[in-house]
Amino acid sequence: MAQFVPRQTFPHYGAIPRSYFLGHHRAGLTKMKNMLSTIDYVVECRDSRAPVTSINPMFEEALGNKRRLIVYTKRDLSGTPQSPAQKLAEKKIRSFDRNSPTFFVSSSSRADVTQIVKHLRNDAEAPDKLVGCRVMVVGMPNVGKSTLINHLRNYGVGKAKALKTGGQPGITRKIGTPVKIIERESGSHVYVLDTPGVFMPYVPDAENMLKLALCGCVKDAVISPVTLVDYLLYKINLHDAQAYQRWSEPTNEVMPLLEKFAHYTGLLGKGGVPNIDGAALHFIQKWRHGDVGRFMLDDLEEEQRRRDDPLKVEQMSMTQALRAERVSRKNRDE
Ligand SMILES: Nc1nc2c(ncn2[C@@H]2O[C@H](COP(=O)(O)OP(=O)(O)OP(=O)(O)O)[C@@H](O)[C@H]2O)c(=O)[nH]1
Repeated sequence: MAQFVPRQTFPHYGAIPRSYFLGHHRAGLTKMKNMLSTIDYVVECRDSRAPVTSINPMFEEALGNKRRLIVYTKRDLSGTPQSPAQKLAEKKIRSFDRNSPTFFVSSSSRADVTQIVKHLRNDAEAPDKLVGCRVMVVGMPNVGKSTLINHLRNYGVGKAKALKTGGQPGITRKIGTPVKIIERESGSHVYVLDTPGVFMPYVPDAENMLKLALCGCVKDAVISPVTLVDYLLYKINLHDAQAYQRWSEPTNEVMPLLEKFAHYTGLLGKGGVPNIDGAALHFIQKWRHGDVGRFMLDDLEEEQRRRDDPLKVEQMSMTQALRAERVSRKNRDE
């Protein structure tokens, strides 16, 4: 049998929407900026599966130079936990931002979360503040902010879950009330505030939009699930084309894969016709649960090359991004 050759490029970036900047994202960001003077520390969450793409430049601009730490969430889904490859990738990611303490966290790992509690206990000071130290947790939608806060609270002060979490973006719509995660003898306890996930006004690169949608930062209805699985298949094949062998031999064709997957999983409509959209959504869920390979969507070497090229590192400012979003909305409406 001929050897399987995965696609080296993805051909279908054409009509992918590039924005998902909702009213509560804009309002949330404005509120965060206005509250900044009452905040001592910022925890910025990013997704380990898209460690570069899930950086929201809006936070850089909005939150200025507040003392900050970076948490890469969903570590369990970005590679084989504790494998040499994952350790190497994490080292590389750390090297991208040497100014902020950086943590990689799987919510199910007590050791991962406890490291952050320890760090905050020592680092998050609030000298002379009667209200204690206030830490604001920010990040893209669905990146795992509320889950992290629940675990910080559980491991920090032994209390049960305080915040609602869920598999779709937008569960948290407003800045929450402070949740105590660390008690200090001085009385200056550490409190964290949950914030609504904020997407960026405009994503210049369509591939990045696909990555963010796969990670769940965008509601599943925004981009066709078949396009998402097609892109995911392209990525899976580059990583390990055996990852879906339960349902199909290696393939670059999304439709036959989804048809087989629909038959195996019983996602059939009238007359036994495969429910392709349903199968696509289910396939994406399987990947989000780590059942079709665990790997990063971002290419860290490519990011290193980009960072080494001063012409490419320029980021869109908030104003430029908002303008691009308006133009793209106008073009869509016409
Ligand atoms: N596998 C895995 N899943 C996680 C992890 N952290 C969070 N999740 C899941 O990710 C989903 C989103 O988590 P949330 O904590 O609700 O995310 P959020 O950032 O608060 O979302 P918004 O309300 O949109 O701001 C949930 O289904 C969590 O169970 C993790 O470390 N590993």
